[in-house]
Amino acid sequence: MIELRHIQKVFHTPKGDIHACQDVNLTIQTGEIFGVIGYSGAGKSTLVRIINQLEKQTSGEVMIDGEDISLLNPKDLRKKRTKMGMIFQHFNLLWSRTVQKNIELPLEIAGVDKEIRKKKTRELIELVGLQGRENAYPSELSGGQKQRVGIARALANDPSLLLCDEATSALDPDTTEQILDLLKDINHKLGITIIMITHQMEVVQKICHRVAVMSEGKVVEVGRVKDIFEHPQHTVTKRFVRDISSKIDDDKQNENLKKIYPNGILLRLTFDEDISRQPIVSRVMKETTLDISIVSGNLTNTIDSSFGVLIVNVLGGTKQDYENIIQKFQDYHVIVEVI
Ligand SMILES: Nc1ncnc2c1ncn2[C@@H]1O[C@H](COP(=O)(O)OP(=O)(O)OP(=O)(O)O)[C@@H](O)[C@H]1O
Repeated sequence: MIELRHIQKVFHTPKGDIHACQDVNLTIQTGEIFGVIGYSGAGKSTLVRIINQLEKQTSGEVMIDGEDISLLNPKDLRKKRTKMGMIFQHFNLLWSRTVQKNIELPLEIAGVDKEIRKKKTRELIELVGLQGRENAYPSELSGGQKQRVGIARALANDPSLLLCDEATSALDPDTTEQILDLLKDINHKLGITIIMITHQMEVVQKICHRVAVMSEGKVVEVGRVKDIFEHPQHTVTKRFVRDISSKIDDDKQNENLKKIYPNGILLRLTFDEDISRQPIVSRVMKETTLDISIVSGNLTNTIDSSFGVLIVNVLGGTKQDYENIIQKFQDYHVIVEVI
């Protein structure tokens, strides 16, 4: 069990003090997948670095299984840290080492015997699904594969805790889903406690058991993911929940539209403030022989700007014609998404 008690972290900077963590109290149970969500600058990374003591708190206690690890001497702390794996947004792999050698690195540092290292690396490669890629270099891998190497390397010393700092933020939605499935699997198979630092509510929704919401260095809300989704209390939490709900609505809406308009292509056109008042659609219509029909539209006004989204169905063309239409809209600086 991890207990953070009254954690304060103040960075003294020439521009003044920054209170990155303010009286943070959290209890994370063994075997739990625990999310920490917050917008940029909320203090999430600082908190995770305090958990593994890469950053020392200004005050407060970091209790792991009943022991305040901030009181450990450097040697014992290093030993403790080998039981805390960490994965990062940008993977932090060594580019001159192959997949196998990257995964082996923590074992080499720990002085593990060569044969045992090889055996362990083989098991980890299998666990993360990278069989056949052992001798590839990171530059030859996709983002998802790189993160799999990062995960395998983090698991090399059989940690009881895995810290994930924005582990899926650099990945596309499908790859994110695969990596989250892998983490869920690892949590289930190995019983490892996982802490997910993220600004993506989808991540929390998909794999976390409980979540803490951080804002301006404080934990403003903590609870079971289901409860947080159903009854968000704090303004920041409400924003996160609202953002993801509208995204789910969008996905549902897209599926419905594809059923209603099975022919041609459906485009979501996003206009920003500067172009939303220009007759772009009629200009594009004049430049093409294809049929363009407006399916739905919405112009949203904010306090000092406006932006618009228009969904159109384009019919009667070849793949190349559709690509040309997309290009025409893009030439007018419209953001085009094929639904
Ligand atoms: N080493 C440092 N020196 C000075 N200020 C720092 C340092 N590290 C973090 N901060 C400040 O502490 C606050 C919290 O930063 P932190 O990186 O923990 O937030 P975050 O929620 O992880 O956001 P992000 O996702 O953008 O990194 C920010 O105002 C940041 O500028």
